[in-house]
Amino acid sequence: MITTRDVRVTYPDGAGGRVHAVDGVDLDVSRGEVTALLGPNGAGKTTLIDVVLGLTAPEQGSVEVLGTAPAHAVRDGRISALLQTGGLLPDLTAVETVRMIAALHRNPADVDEVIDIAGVRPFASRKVGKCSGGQQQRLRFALALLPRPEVLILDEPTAGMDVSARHEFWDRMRAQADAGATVLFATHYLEEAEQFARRTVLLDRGRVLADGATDEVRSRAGAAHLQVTWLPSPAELAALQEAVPDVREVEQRGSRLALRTDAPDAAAVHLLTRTAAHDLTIRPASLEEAFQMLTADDGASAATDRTDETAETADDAEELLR
Ligand SMILES: Nc1ncnc2c1ncn2[C@@H]1O[C@H](COP(=O)(O)OP(=O)(O)OP(=O)(O)O)[C@@H](O)[C@H]1O
Repeated sequence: MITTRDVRVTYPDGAGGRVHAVDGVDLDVSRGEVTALLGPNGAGKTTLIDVVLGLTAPEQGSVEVLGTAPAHAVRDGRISALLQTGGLLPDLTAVETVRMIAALHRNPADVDEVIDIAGVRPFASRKVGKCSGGQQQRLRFALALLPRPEVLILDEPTAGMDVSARHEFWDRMRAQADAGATVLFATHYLEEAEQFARRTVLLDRGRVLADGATDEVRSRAGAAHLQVTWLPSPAELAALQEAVPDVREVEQRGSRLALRTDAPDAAAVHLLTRTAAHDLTIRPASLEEAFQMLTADDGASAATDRTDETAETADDAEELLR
C-alpha cells in the first residue's frame, strides 16, 4: 500500500556539506496497518512523510502509494495527511472551515459526520484563531477525513495537546483504524507508539534502526531487568557472570540485587538453582530503554568521525525519557 525503496533525501547543512535526512529507507506498509514512525528530533520522520505524500521528491530511490505515484494518490483523495502545521484561516469558524474544504473535494464525506468523528462539535462555531492548539489539530483531523482516505498520514498529530486531549485523540483515531483505515504516524512520544501502533519503525539519523511489531522492537534491544533477594559474595557474583556472560549493570539495592541481561532465562536458572537467591522478578526493557539501547548501538557501530552525532543522539534519547 505504501512502498519506499532506498529513498534518500539530503539537505545542505549550512557548512558546505549535506545532512542525510533520509538515508536509504525501505518501508512497506500494508492495508489496515497502524504503523508508528518513531524517532528523536531530526531523525527524518517529517522528510520521509513528505516523500510519501509527494511533497518532497527523493534524490534517489522510489516511492509508491496505493500502486501509483504519491501525487496521484493525494489528488484522488486516497491518501490524506494531518501535518504538524497546516494553514488554517483564523477568521473562519471551525465548521465553516470544514464546509469550505469539503466544497473543494469531488466526493467529500458528510460534514456533520466528520465533525463528530474528529471531535470538532464542541467548538464548531468558534473562530479558528480562538481555538487552542489541540482544537486546531482536531480540526485538521476533520479536514484530513473529508476525502474519505484509505491511508491517513499523521505527523506528530498530538503536538500541543495535553494528556487527556491526547488520549481522546487516539481513541478517535483507533476507531478509524478499527474501521479499516491504514494509519502511518510520526511521533517522538514513545508511549504513543507503544499504546497505539502494532508496528513500529524506529528511525534515527535518516536510517531505519528497527522495524517490526512494537513488542519485537522492544525485545530486539534484548535486555530484561531481573531482581532477586540475594546478598552475594564477590566470588558468587563472579560465578554468576562467568555462567551468564550477558549479565551487566549489577547493582545491590539493600537486600535486593538488580541486574540487566540479554539472557534472562539463563540468569534466572543460575540464580534459582545454583545460589541462595529467591523472590525473582523479571521485567522486559521498556520501549524507552529499547530505543535508547538501539540508538546507542547504532552510534557505537558508526564511523569514528561521527562521535559528536552519537553524543547528540544520546542526548536526544535522554530528552525522550524526561
Ligand atoms: N528544509 C530543510 N533544510 C535543511 N535541513 C533540513 C530541512 N528539513 C529537514 N532538514 C534536516 O533534515 C534532518 C531530518 O529532519 P526531519 O524534520 O525530517 O526530522 P524529524 O524526525 O521529523 O524531526 P522533528 O521530530 O524535529 O520534526 C534534520 O537534521 C533537519 O535539520
